[in-house]
Amino acid sequence: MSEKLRGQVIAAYGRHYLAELPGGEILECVPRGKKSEVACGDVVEVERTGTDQGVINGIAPRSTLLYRSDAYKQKLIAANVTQIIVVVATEPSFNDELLARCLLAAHEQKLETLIVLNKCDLPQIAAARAQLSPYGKIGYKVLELSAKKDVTSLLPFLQGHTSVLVGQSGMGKSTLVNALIPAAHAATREISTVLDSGKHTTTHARLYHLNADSHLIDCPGVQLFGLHHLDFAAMERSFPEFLPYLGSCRFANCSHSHEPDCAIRKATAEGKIDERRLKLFQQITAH
Ligand SMILES: Nc1nc2c(ncn2[C@@H]2O[C@H](COP(=O)(O)OP(=O)(O)OP(=O)(O)O)[C@@H](O)[C@H]2O)c(=O)[nH]1
Ligand SMILES: [Zn+2]
Repeated sequence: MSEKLRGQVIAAYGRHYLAELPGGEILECVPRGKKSEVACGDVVEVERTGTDQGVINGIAPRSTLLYRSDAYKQKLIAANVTQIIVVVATEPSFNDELLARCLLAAHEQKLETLIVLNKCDLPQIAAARAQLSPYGKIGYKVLELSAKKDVTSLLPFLQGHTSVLVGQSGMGKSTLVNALIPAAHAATREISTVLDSGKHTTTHARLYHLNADSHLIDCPGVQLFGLHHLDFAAMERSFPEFLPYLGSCRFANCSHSHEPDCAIRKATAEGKIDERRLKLFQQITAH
């Protein structure tokens, strides 16, 4: 008779997953059925089918689910996380629309949010700081660091959280993870052995245990962050600086782009809302 177990998904490689059992044993699993809806961080019911293999029969209810979406499909990023850490860098310059989109997705799932500005050892820091200044003003935590030099300032923010690190490619996310988890390299090797190295080249996400209460999910760099699952009202409410003005526009269905007597545009003209943030809102809600 096959053994029924409960585990946590610590790696997602396409249709393959690694599920960690309470004792630390790792099984390579595939979900039963065609559709793969499992995310890194999921708690799953596993049925052992071999020494180090299993089948995922079910997913426990998730406390949170971070995902992106377009009109056709959803792309799961991480399940059961409590915090999102968006990594941006001084160089190459970062895409602030992508940052705003990550924050919107996080807000919808009520996640704690931290923005990390990496590569602060580089001279381009002034421009990046200026680009991020509106975020600090509206209450986002922004932490400046240099992943190559020292990451200890990040540790207190990680304690007690399951954090997911997201960012564009090239922002230094891998460098950050390797510095945070000296064992990350070793773990990657070990897992590659489990997965019969070479077969699974696309890593979708990995979960690392920092300590008993703190965990970190690293996922590949993103360039696009579709928010098809968020409606206009949800987006408005996720721009925290808009909140005092919502409901004050002349038209109840104001798009805050061209309508007369728009309270959001008025507040922007008065310097109470950052112009670039309004522009981002207009861009994101336009399609
Ligand atoms: N100067 C400086 N360079 C850094 C720092 N952190 C990372 N880098 C460099 O930035 C480049 C990108 O770093 P990665 O860690 O590979 O970036 P990534 O975001 O993981 O990128 P992908 O693997 O493409 O998703 C590398 O050349 C790193 O050496 C830093 O704190 N300072
Ligand atoms: Zn308006």
